[in-house]
Amino acid sequence: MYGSPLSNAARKIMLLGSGELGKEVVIEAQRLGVETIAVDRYAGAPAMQVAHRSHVIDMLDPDQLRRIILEEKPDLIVPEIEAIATVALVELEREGFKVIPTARAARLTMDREGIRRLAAETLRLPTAPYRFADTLEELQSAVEELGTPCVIKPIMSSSGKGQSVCHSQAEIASCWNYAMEGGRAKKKRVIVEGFVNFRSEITLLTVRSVSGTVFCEPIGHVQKDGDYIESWQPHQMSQQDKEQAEAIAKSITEALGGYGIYGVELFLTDDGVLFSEVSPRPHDTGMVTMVTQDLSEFALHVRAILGFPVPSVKLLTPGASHTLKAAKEHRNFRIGGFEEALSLPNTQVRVFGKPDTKKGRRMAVALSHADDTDSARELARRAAESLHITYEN
Ligand SMILES: Nc1ncnc2c1ncn2[C@@H]1O[C@H](COP(=O)(O)OP(=O)(O)OP(=O)(O)O)[C@@H](O)[C@H]1O
Ligand SMILES: NCC(=O)N[C@@H]1O[C@H](COP(=O)([O-])[O-])[C@@H](O)[C@H]1O
Ligand SMILES: [Mg+2]
Repeated sequence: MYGSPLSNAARKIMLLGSGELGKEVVIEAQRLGVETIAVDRYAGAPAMQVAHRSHVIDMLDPDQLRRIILEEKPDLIVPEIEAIATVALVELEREGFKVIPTARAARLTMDREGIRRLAAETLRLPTAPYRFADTLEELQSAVEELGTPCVIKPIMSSSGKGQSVCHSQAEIASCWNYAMEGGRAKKKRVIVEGFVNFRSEITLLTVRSVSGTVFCEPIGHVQKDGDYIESWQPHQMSQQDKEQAEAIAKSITEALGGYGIYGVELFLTDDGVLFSEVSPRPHDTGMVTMVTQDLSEFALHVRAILGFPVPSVKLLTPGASHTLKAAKEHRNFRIGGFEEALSLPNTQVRVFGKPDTKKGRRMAVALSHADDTDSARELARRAAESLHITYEN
């Protein structure tokens, strides 16, 4: 039971991170009459454009984070990105605030070390072999132990930022420098992972709610330079792989606890399913659910975090998503090609409305559905390729 947004009895959620995923969370929350507050490091972020109000702060600064939360007193604090001062969230949770799914889950998934150690060492889930390194020298010995090729990532980054594949000893220093530039926090630590020759990779969206745990159909995806380019649902996999994937997802989401949607990232290999990482929030590859499911991943997240039932999720049709990325940094740009993209059947476009471009920054996504995933992928690809960004002076 709650009142209207902006009234004394309103139910208020505060998003920490206001990108394209948060924008859809805000829209779904507003459909249920919830008051929404969007926070991010820059003004005009996508979710800010649809929320009731917004704040610009350095979310990695615990004092700024605490100040804004005490000022707004939200009923739910909803992390939307990893890079947040999660120490502040742990304290605020102790003081009675509700963090989604839990402050501990936000803290563990904020850096790759926390979640990897929980998955591989505590829960004994299968993962790629890994090492951590704080200096170039430590990285050299880690690469020697794991062998090449291996993947080097800052422990705090997302969407592939600072991530590279190291093919030989000669590349170690440049991988180290790349990771130092791409990491979001001041920490210098990196994770080195053995390169997994996977057949395919999937995201298994897993919803934890008052109704228990529900799995969405697996989402297959293709990544380039550590960032997603296209995704489709359902991804065809053997019954055995599916059962193993669900067992891994159940184990890691149970260990993290709380309510909400989780994006469990898994590699499908000839030797079984490997855990890669997990987002305790909607997943970028899951944007496809906006055209495939009765409830999108955003609608599911909002229902679950509000404490409402999620008895089931239905896949209505096969579908696919394909991203539009910017080629360079620019402030003055236009996106065009809608007429061509939208002339394709069963196709929609979401433009995020980000105020500026950066090289590789995701600006929009094309979504298509069809009778089978191959046809849906083809439609979404053609739609995304019809869209284009022009840069003006
Ligand atoms: N050990 C590995 N072996 C082979 N490929 C890998 C490995 N680790 C990561 N990758 C590839 O890089 C992609 C991105 O890696 P990862 O998910 O760890 O990065 P990320 O920055 O957290 O990305 P996101 O925020 O988009 O989830 C993976 O989806 C996979 O395609
Ligand atoms: N893989 C995580 C992911 O896709 N996160 C999404 O990207 C936004 C940041 O985009 P930006 O870097 O373009 O500002 C985040 O706010 C979130 O919506
Ligand atoms: Mg990932």
